[in-house]
Amino acid sequence: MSTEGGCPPAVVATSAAAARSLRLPPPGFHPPQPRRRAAAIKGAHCLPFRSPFAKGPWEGVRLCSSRGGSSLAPSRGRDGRAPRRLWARCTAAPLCGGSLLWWRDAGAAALVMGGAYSLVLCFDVLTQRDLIDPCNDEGCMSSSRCRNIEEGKLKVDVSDPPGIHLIVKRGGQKLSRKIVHVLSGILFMSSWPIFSSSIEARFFAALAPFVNCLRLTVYGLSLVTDEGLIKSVTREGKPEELLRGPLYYVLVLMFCVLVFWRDSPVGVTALAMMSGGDGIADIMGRKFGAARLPYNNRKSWVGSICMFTFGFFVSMGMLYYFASLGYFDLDGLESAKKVALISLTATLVESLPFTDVLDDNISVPLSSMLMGSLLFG
Ligand SMILES: Nc1ccn([C@@H]2O[C@H](COP(=O)(O)OP(=O)(O)OP(=O)(O)O)[C@@H](O)[C@H]2O)c(=O)n1
Ligand SMILES: C/C(=C\CO)CCC[C@H](C)CCC[C@H](C)CCCC(C)C
Repeated sequence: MSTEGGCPPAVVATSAAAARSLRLPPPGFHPPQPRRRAAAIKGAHCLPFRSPFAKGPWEGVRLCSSRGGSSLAPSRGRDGRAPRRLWARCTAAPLCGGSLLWWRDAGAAALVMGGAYSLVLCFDVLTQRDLIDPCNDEGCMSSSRCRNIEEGKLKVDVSDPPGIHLIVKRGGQKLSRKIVHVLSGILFMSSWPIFSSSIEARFFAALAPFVNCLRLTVYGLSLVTDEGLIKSVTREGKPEELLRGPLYYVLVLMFCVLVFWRDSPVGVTALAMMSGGDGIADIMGRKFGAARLPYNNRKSWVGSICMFTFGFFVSMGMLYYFASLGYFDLDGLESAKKVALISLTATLVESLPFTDVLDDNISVPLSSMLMGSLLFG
């Protein structure tokens, strides 16, 4: 934990003799401090510090000037003054603010990891309770019908979407997978403000994608099995699928959080394109994408239009969210033009027939990051 620039270390008089030699008041002696003096001490030790990484909404309410200093405003008594014990502890111990931040970041990381686990679990339960239907590229069928066919109680007939028997056989759950794809990125970004403004915060935030990365690797290599995870995030119910799209996805989350964090629009737009844009393009394209693109039979006009539109609006929404919390400045129309260009680039890249060579979860964020770095600098 960093304590640079923190409050000066407390000199503790351990005995009356030591106190005398240091010309300090004896232990236990607390001379009354006039308000102006208290304010001067406060000014000397605890000027609000502006770290190059700290752009949070809590800027300027910090007690101590360390990067790892407390970001909590002191709770005030009825007379409007900060309680002396808390204040004394903070000015006396350079580590106290840092450890407060550490606990806050550790709590936030635990909350996000819990959220990630619950999200996947929730979609597993929804699929099992027939609330999300299994789909393939040609359509969807009700989960209960799917299960009856799977259990041999019913047979696939002509009214079922073509090729649905493959889905039934392999337990494909494309819709739940795509909803998890859309929500993970958006909810993950939305959680960033709960982390502190210390420089270590991004590493705590990266814990959730890191843990999920390990989880996907362990289950993808079939070292352990977790049917819920496999059903919620794979296309055909095969464990090795976890090592492709989902693994790339969490690696991109980790990369963006560590490299760009919430201080830069570049990472935010790249994640919005990957989660919002690409995810919704897929859902809508499968449902309404009869008219295919002339140069790629696997992608449709509807899918690409949705990719552009949702990529744009999700990015703008996330940018406004972070700008309104004070992480960066946003100049309305200029930013909208830049985001439109990024969306267009990501949409074009996503529509190219390269999916088999380079997964969309890599090509879309990568092209958005390149374009974003050029435009946002
Ligand atoms: N611009 C787009 C993107 C996707 N789709 C629809 O979404 C499906 C999945 O697209 P894609 O992500 O490229 O396929 P895969 O990578 O094979 O699927 P997944 O993302 O589920 O791994 C396509 O078959 C298509 O029906 C579309 O119509 N238009
Ligand atoms: C199905 C996916 C990609 C395929 O294109 C996405 C897989 C998602 C992961 C298994 C779960 C990722 C969770 C995030 C790291 C954190 C989400 C936090 C939030 C608060 C819910």
